Amino acid sequence: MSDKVLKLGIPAGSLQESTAELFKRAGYVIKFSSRSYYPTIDDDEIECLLIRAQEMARYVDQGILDAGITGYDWILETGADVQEICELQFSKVSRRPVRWVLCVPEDSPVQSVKDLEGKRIATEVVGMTERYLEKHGVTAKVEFSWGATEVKPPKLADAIVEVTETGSSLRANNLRIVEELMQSTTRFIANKQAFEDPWKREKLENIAMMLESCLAAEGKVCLMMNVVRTDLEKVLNLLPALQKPTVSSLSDPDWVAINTIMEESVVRSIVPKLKAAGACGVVEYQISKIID
Ligand SMILES: Nc1ncnc2c1ncn2[C@@H]1O[C@H](COP(=O)(O)OP(=O)(O)OP(=O)(O)O)[C@@H](O)[C@H]1O
Ligand SMILES: O=P(O)(O)OC[C@H]1O[C@H](OP(=O)(O)OP(=O)(O)O)[C@H](O)[C@@H]1O
Ligand SMILES: [Mg+2]
Repeated sequence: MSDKVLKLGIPAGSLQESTAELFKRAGYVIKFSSRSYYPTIDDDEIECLLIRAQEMARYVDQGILDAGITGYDWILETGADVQEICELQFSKVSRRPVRWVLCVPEDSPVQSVKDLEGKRIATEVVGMTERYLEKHGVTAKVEFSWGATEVKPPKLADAIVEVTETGSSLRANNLRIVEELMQSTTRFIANKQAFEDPWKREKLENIAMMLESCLAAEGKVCLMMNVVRTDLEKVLNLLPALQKPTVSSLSDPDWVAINTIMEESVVRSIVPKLKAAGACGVVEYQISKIID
């Protein structure tokens, strides 16, 4: 076995499954077994450790892990001094950032943070909440919550600061958003010293490139078509701007092939126009990675 090993933190909890799924598409198979905090990965040079997202940045900062995946929210909240390798735009179920929001019961009279003077606020992010109150000149009691925070108002708290993605937990608990404190996305982070090690840095940058390339390809497809040279300009003008289509010659010198990438959502409106402009043999195919 190689003495070169990268210690990688995989986030337990909300990001666990989506992280493993993204790694799988990037070419790394991570397997979890119940009760074990050491997931396996099909790369002898990587050692995985399952760690709570809240603690990831701290362990990366301390060098117990060389790198890890966690939310920007917890990097800020823990004040950890880590190197961000890249942003990875994925959450538990969607590709949207999560939002940390101040919420009250639907029927609460509270309309803004200013109405919380002297009130009790329950949250997992005490630091972020206290800084927000201070910024708005409000003095309130911020109580740390271990989770299941949505059930606390109105009996155990007047308001909460909680993370939301789809909003279903807030709706299920009859909570109304008053204000948004911040948005957060997932980040790939490294220990600063580990990032200075050439072998680790190259390994980390390669993993980051593969992960990013999978996210970049989402929602996009490749379109291939043939066209007579005289119609080429007309067809190219219909293709989305910012793309640089590949134009290659065919065995028949009067014809060329065009290959281009576009958002899957625009295909249905573009294809009929391409056809009318002379494109034929149009083929759409799925792509799994885009490396710029
Ligand atoms: N739908 C989501 N709900 C909660 N957190 C999410 C979601 N999507 C992404 N995240 C991110 O995941 C991290 C939350 O992970 P955390 O360690 O708090 O675990 P958890 O999923 O809440 O686990 P637990 O079930 O133990 O509370 C945060 O960085 C957060 O921004
Ligand atoms: O807006 P939504 O899509 O509903 O997602 C947000 C919910 O998911 C998380 O709960 P988690 O499962 O971590 O439970 P917890 O409250 O015990 O942390 C988070 O704390 C919210 O409750
Ligand atoms: Mg949670």
